[in-house]
Amino acid sequence: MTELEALRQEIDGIDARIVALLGERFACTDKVGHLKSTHQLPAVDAAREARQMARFETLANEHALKPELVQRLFRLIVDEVVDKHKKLGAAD
Ligand SMILES: O=C(O)C(=O)C[C@]1(C(=O)O)C=C[C@@H](O)C=C1
Repeated sequence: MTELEALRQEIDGIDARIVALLGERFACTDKVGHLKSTHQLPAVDAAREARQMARFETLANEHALKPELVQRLFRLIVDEVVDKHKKLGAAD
């Protein structure tokens, strides 16, 4: 196996783990969506999101990543979560 092939195999393994973790995260946020729907809570919690975004900046810096990249990725994920919460019946 060439070095390139070996690295691509490593990347494929990492990607599979990222997707599995994303599935785990959505399973967890779906439970939050059901709770929000049951208790008529708003889909969005802006204060929680602000704390998360600050934490992503710290985590990104710890892993030598650009904070804006990590925050953009999570913005995409959290926006999808909010859409799902609303479909489950959480308040606007
Ligand atoms: O913690 C919540 O209240 C959630 O609904 C989860 C979550 C997230 O995906 O982390 C999604 C939407 C909220 O605005 C904040 C956070």
